[in-house]
Amino acid sequence: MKSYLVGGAVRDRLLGLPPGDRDFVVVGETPESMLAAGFRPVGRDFPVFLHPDTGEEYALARTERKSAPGHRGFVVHADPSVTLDQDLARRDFTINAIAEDADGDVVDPLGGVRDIEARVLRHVGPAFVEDPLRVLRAARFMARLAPLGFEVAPETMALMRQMAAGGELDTLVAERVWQELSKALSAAQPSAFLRTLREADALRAVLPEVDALYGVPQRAEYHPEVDTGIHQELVSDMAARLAPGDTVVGFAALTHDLGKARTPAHELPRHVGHEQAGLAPLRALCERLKVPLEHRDLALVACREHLNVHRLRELRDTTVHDLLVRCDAFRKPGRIAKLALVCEADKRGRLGLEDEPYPQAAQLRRMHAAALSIQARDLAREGLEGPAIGDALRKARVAAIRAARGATADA
Ligand SMILES: Nc1ccn([C@@H]2O[C@H](COP(=O)(O)OP(=O)(O)OP(=O)(O)O)[C@@H](O)[C@H]2O)c(=O)n1
Ligand SMILES: [Mg+2]
Repeated sequence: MKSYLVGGAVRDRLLGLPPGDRDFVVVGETPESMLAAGFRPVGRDFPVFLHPDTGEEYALARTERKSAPGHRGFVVHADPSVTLDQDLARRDFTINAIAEDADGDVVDPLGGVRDIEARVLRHVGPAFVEDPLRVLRAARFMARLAPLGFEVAPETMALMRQMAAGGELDTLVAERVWQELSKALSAAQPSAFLRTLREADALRAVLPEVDALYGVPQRAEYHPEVDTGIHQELVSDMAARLAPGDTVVGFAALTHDLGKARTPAHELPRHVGHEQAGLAPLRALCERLKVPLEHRDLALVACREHLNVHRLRELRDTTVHDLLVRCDAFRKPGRIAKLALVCEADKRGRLGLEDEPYPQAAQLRRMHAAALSIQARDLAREGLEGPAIGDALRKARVAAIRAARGATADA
């Protein structure tokens, strides 16, 4: 059986990046011969099989022809006569269209190696425009590759602009948009995802709530970058630095200030009440993209509470307790460390303030740990019952928060 390693694995090895999933393409076989060789079928739309031992994906070489609008409107043609070069030519970017055989010899008919060396993300051919998902893929590859010096080829950007202008991004289903967004959030530079989509004039179609923040001014004393869109880029990149690969933190960081797009013009550049104002657009975004619950819940908490965490040192002990309750921090203890990271990313995601200390993060975690160590069952053991337990629990937790604050005052 003639098979080649293709796509991300070859690209990442040539770039010296850590290896991810390995995908293979197989030439000269049929579904029947694959099954006979012990491969298990997985493809719904495409002829894809899993290797009987390694479980890795092996796809029959194929060509595709556009049959209907949208990401899935393709007729797939796979038979033993389809060549490796034909399969590579249907792919999205030249850097993803490099194959490597079992001896490690590279097959690169589209100049992918040259583009890797030149740090260019370039589309393979005119069929690029047939799949609107590729606009989002370009943006999420940039979130990973921009730190290595990559740029989108001008002719590729021109096609992306054309696809966005034609309204084709509106046909993308929620799951695919979320999938690409979450890959961008787990990359080193999520801001490159936003910038690439904006340059293609495509951010409006997929993330209108996020797009709306560009051009909205903030007070320069707190936000030297002024533009709220730039702030959300800086915060997203800071979150990727503080919590690498954590898309729950990354999504909350990206969306914590959505309310600033709703500030009435005459109040600018102040944003009184933007925390509450952000909840509705955030909910709308989460519903539309079917954002997972864990991501949504942390994002809502961060949107609502980020100013309270910044002011932590000025809050009364009872107020800190109530903040923890609102965050559901006693039933979902993992949430507080993530909230602290989002708030730190917000504070340090400002032009020139990247290295400012943020003692609130450690303080919030300490207060939470102290309050969490007091449990209802300990009080029940002391003979308390019914509502008395609730009162005593709150008092004991507030006292624990006070002690945690005292122990670390201005540390
Ligand atoms: N819309 C798409 C999806 C995938 N591909 C091709 O299929 C390969 C594998 O797709 P995928 O695993 O989604 O991307 P990778 O490039 O492998 O990136 P990652 O490292 O994120 O998996 C890509 O490299 C590309 O050659 C494509 O051309 N067009
Ligand atoms: Mg892959």
